[in-house]
Amino acid sequence: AQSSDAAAQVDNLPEPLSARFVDSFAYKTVRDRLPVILAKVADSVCRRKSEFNSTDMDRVKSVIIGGVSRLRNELQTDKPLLPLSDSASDTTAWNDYLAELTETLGRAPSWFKEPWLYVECYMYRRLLELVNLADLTVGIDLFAPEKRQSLLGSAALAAAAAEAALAAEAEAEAANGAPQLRRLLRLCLSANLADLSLSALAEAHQLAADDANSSGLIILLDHTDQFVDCLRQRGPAVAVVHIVLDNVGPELVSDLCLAECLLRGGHAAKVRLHTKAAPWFVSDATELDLAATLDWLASGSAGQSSVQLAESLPVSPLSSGSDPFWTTWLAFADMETSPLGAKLYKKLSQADCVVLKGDLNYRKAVSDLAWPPTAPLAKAVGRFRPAPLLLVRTLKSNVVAGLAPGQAEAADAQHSDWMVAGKCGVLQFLPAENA
Ligand SMILES: O=P(O)(O)OC[C@@]1(O)O[C@H](CO)[C@@H](O)[C@@H]1O
Ligand SMILES: [Mn+2]
Repeated sequence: AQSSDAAAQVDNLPEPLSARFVDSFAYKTVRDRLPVILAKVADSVCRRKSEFNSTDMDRVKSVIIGGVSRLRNELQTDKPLLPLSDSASDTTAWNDYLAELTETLGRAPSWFKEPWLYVECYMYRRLLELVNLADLTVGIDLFAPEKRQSLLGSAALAAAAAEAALAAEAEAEAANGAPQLRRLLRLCLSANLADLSLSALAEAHQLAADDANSSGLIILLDHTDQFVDCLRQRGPAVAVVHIVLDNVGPELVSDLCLAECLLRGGHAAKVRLHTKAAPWFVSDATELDLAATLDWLASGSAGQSSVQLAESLPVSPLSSGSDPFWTTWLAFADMETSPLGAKLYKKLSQADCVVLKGDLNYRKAVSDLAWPPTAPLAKAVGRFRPAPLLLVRTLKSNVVAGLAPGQAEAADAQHSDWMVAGKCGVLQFLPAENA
């Protein structure tokens, strides 16, 4: 698999974002945010004693808590990245890539010098390594308590979003511009602010229980009409939409409401959801989280509309599974040609539109390179064109493409941290390559 870094050198592309740029958000993340996340993980797992028997608890302490603290130390002192020592199905792929990178660089890869995307993914994979090595008698998601809390805080949003979804009945055929779909897309966008890896910094983002307008989010690009048209052109109730999920809590709740709105509104015949194969970037949704969220909605904790919503959204036809590609370090431009991604690329190619949720998916879609903000999105996504794309993302890293001239400057004048603080968002559509 060719790294984005290597691709950049060959094709004369922009540089990958990296902590080696010391005034960048990548640097701040590697220096400050990632160690905080690791400290919180250790602290949180310490408090979960009641979940484990005494043998498991001993292993939690020695393998997981001890390992997290060593990992944090490695990161903070910029020790070389180490090969993985577990024996999971993806261990060899990660280790082969590390070896390849070491050879290309002619030195040990470093937390502070290599592409941020790779380093950050590697850190989350190292946490999974600890869980694998601990080999507990029960499964453990290191971020479960935070995820649960985030779900429990979603009731107000769930009630409003479920109502909007249920009100979408046959709106695709009406000439009213699909108001519920429009509203739900905005909800899904503003709910992306609630990602737990950002709030680990305690730069609390107040999640609006209502919509993007009331959260004060600046929507830089709103291609809702193009998305609606793309589904409409496919013909009423034939379109298949794939949603590549991001975070649990308000975001997953609103994504489920979006799925229901697409189906009930007649915008799509099928919706398929993609989850992560393992806990990732703190708040990313796994298959277990998806089931737990539907259970919680069905329990009535978020009101009657949510119960109705959960009843009409059974998990099995809805879920497209958790392809292991999503939890690799690879950018989406490498999906089709990598042995790790070719199968997933084929699956996505069957969609009439692929909705990519969140900041990490956006970074991977544009290879996490420092594109000028006016670079055409088609150029930035490169070889990732399985189907028309809709990118739904609040900006939480220094990368964006497809803005009109002057837009970046105007946003910068308004908020100097516009690219990283979740103050701006995009609903960005890219038609099929041959359209
Ligand atoms: O993909 P998500 O959940 O919207 O965001 C993930 C995220 O918190 O992780 C990275 C930094 O750690 C950033 O790209 C982004 O802010
Ligand atoms: Mn996420």
